[in-house]
Order: sequence, then structure tokens, then C-alpha cells
Amino acid sequence: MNASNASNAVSAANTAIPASAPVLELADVTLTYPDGDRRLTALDAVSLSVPAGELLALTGPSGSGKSSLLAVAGTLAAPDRGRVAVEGVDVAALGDAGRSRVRRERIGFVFQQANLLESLTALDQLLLVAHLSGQRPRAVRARALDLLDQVGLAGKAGRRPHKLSGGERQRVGIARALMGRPAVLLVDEPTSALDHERGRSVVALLRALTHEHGVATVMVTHDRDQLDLVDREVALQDGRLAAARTAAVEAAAGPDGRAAAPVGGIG
Ligand SMILES: Nc1ncnc2c1ncn2[C@@H]1O[C@H](COP(=O)(O)OP(=O)(O)OP(=O)(O)O)[C@@H](O)[C@H]1O
Repeated sequence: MNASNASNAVSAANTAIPASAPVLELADVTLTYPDGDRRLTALDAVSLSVPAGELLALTGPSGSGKSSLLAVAGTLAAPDRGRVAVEGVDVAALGDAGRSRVRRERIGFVFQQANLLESLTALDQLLLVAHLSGQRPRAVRARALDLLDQVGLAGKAGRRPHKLSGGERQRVGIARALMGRPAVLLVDEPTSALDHERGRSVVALLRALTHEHGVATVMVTHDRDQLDLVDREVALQDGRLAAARTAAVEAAAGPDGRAAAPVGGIG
């Protein structure tokens, strides 16, 4: 089965209606960085909630706060003000050890480059993550093989990264992020190193897996050609949420690009 067939198969298998409970919630989040004598506001009173099974695209110009939002959502940066909750748990109340645990057990990360270990096969990349998080070895192998199958790499589990294409490496990175059954998947420009078609195929796969596994996925992207594949878009501008559009709204927009009805639903 090739990769796009695998993606289609996952889509076809996905008949579950995504649950609507917010898995990731940011309420009135402000994040500043030191900037000489002053503070630079990277996120300004941002409120956003992402339910299970939604692929949300986070867009906006360079410097608008996208990486900062991912860092806060991933508990890598603590906001100056506001609340971040994962599965209803306020992460600020947890302390460092608790936050690390949430990050390790409930949040998956996918980066611009897949960041695979060169000496390990695709299968071993997944097994290593499972080993480090203390999962039972026997169940883990079957899950890793199943995930590699879901990302279209069933026949390539034994390959090391240099024998995989850029798109295939990114697929291994996605499978690896799902290994620990995260509730939240944070994805930073996963297609920036891929050509148009491979990029679309990776985003289609992310959507299928987001629906199938019921994760709340936030994907930073600069590529507007991929937005028809996502469930919702939110745009940042100078650290504030500027707009929210969905594929359905895009489709309903008139020839001048203006939506027929007001666009809502940032929260
Ligand atoms: N560690 C830091 N210290 C100080 N300022 C920072 C730091 N990280 C980011 N910034 C500033 O915060 C603002 C938001 O940056 P951020 O990296 O979140 O934007 P971005 O939308 O992800 O940009 P890009 O698309 O270029 O990656 C920018 O003005 C940036 O210069």
C-alpha cells in the first residue's frame, strides 16, 4: 500500500464523530519575553479551545506568536497571565514534575524536520519512545507496527532514516508522536521541507489520524494551499487571534473572498 492509499484507508475507516469536549484550552493567555528594559508581548490575551478529533491550523505572519502559542500549549513556556488546561487540568497548578509528566504522557510533538535518530530503524524510533515512557514491551511492538502501517510505511519499518524520503521521515515522526497515545498533538510546520504534493499528503494524513485517534491537533503552517484539508484555521496577528475560518466557510465565501456570514468560533 502506498502512502496516499494508507491515508485514504485511514479516512475511510474513520466514521466516528469527533467528541466536542475541549482537550486543549487556553484562556486569556498572555506571554511576554524580556526585551531590554521592557517586555515584548508575544501572546496577548489569547483564548482558544481545541476539542478531541480536530485538526486546527495556526497561521499568521512571521513573529505573530505561532511558536510561542505552541510553546505555551506544550507546557514548555509558562504564560504571564491566563490559564492553560490539558484535558481539563490546569497545568500551572501542577508544578515542574507534574508539567513534565503531562508533556511526556499527554502531548505529542512533530517538528519541521522529523528529528529522527540516524542509527535507528523506523520501528526502533517508535520503540525507543515507548521504552522511555515505560510502556510494556510486548504491546508496544504491535502498536508501533500498526502505527507505521497507518502512516503508509508498513513495508519500511526496518529502514533507517537515510533510506527514507523526506515525506516518509515526517510520517515516522508523526507515528512516533502518536506512540504514547497523546491527547494533544502540536505540529510545527511539518511540510516546510516537502514539495507541494508530499506536503498535502502529510497534512491529509495528519487530519485522518487526528480524527481516527481523537487527538486535539494544532498545526502551525504558512502554506495556504493546505487549509482546505484542515477542520479550522485560526490566525494570529501581533500576538492576538485575528480571525477564524473553516474550510466550509472558505467554500461558502464569495468570489471576492468575503464570507457570506460572519465568521466566529475562535474560542
Ligand atoms: N526567546 C525569545 N526572547 C525574546 N523575544 C522572543 C523570543 N522568542 C520569540 N520572541 C519574539 O516574540 C514574538 C513572537 O515570536 P514567535 O516565534 O512566537 O513568532 P512566529 O509566529 O512563530 O514566527 P515565525 O513564523 O517567524 O516562526 C516575535 O516578536 C519574536 O521576536
